[in-house]
Amino acid sequence: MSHLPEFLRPLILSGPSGVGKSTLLQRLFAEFPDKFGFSVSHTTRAPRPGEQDGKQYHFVTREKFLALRQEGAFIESAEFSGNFYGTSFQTVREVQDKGRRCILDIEAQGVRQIKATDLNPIYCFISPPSLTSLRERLRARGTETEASIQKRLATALNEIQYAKEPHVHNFVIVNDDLDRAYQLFKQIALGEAVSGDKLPPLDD
Ligand SMILES: Nc1ncnc2c1ncn2[C@@H]1O[C@H](COP(=O)(O)OP(=O)(O)OP(=O)(O)O)[C@@H](O)[C@H]1O
Repeated sequence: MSHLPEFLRPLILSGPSGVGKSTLLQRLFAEFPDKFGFSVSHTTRAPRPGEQDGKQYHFVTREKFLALRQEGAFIESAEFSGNFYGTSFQTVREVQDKGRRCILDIEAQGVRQIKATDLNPIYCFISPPSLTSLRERLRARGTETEASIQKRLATALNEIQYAKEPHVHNFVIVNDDLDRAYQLFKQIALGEAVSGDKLPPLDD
């Protein structure tokens, strides 16, 4: 997988919950419906109403998941609230076989695991302008309880700590103004030569 044309190298998007990853991705997929593909993860959690196998997730049993993991099928995997989640090499290949660039939304632990593989992606970190703005966005989204917001903020600190280590990410995008952040994200996704933003101090 390491000799792909630059545009087909997978693009790993990471950043704290609520920073705007889904918002940026939705815009990109809407503007370029044929250029990009999102990797469909495997999970052992039960499908929610309306979810289809192979679309939002590949839904598998615990036994099947563990067997796949044993075989080395996953680029990265993790357990959250009692369920396993993983990204398989196969799903990334399926996107690439269609001539599309595969975009993966991965949390910090997964990024560490991917660094140990030969996937050879581009790493892009989406940063909030400040921790205060991240807290406000999570509240304004209205999808989380206060306890869940606190949990996400604690995890956000880990994401940010990791992003501060040298050479973890190829690009940083500060999602301050959404239109500005999207323009930069689009250029990076299209493989254009840009330098990206600087990581803010994020110590507020
Ligand atoms: N630049 C911005 N300025 C203000 N609000 C924004 C900006 N970008 C995104 N938002 C809003 O912030 C909230 C969180 O965004 P989004 O759901 O895309 O985050 P996420 O990183 O995908 O989170 P998760 O990892 O939890 O899915 C949404 O309500 C979104 O509309």
